[in-house]
Amino acid sequence: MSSLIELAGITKVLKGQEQPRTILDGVGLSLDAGQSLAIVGRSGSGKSTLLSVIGLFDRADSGSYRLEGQEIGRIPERRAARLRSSHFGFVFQRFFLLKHLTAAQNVAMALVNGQGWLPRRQRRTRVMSALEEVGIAHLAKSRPAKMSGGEQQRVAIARALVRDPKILLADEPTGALDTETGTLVIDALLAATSRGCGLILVTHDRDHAARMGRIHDLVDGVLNERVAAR
Ligand SMILES: Nc1ncnc2c1ncn2[C@@H]1O[C@H](COP(=O)(O)OP(=O)(O)OP(=O)(O)O)[C@@H](O)[C@H]1O
Repeated sequence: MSSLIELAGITKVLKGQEQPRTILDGVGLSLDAGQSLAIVGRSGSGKSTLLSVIGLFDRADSGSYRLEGQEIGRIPERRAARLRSSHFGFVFQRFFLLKHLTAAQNVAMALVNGQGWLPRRQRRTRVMSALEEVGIAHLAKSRPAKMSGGEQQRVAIARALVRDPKILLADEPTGALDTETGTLVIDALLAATSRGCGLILVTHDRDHAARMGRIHDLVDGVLNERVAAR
């Protein structure tokens, strides 16, 4: 059976500068359902760029990108947009919650945008089960201003999970949080892998990286799996 995600020879060159700069230089990566991996590397090494390529926000200049066995590296933007909403959930350092909406309404927005209007009852069930999955169902009616940073990030994770993505891409999701709160956020992300979701975490936090199944280092555009990560 093919991997969920398989990248080979991915190259990305930044142009528009005096000297073109190779950010990703023949990157290879594979991820199966239910697996987790951390991408680490110094600031500016290209981790977010790689995540953007994987999440189809950006395209590689060369190389192969297969999703469930199908080459998608050069698909048109309309198909990429459909795949983004059907296959991927995104979590960022900033939570991007709408402050005038409750937690439940923020999560429901992902269903409205991605799949049209689901019947109200179905929408409610899915929103509540996503909030439960990240341990904050009791905050369904709260607004972001009344929540801690960790709670807001868990709302953002519930918003990513509510469409039942196959892959979660998390870019420094604990960057704005203290260690203890960050741990709860990583717990919530890892919980999704137990029901088959693949997880890619970009992080500067060694402890959080060590909780992933594998760690990959991005150095000078080259991605290497760290041996004996645990
Ligand atoms: N649109 C862009 N235009 C010009 N340079 C860019 C652009 N996007 C990224 N870069 C440069 O590409 C390099 C890689 O950036 P990227 O954000 O992927 O690194 P990163 O490893 O995620 O960094 P950090 O850990 O600080 O978030 C950086 O030097 C950055 O300045």
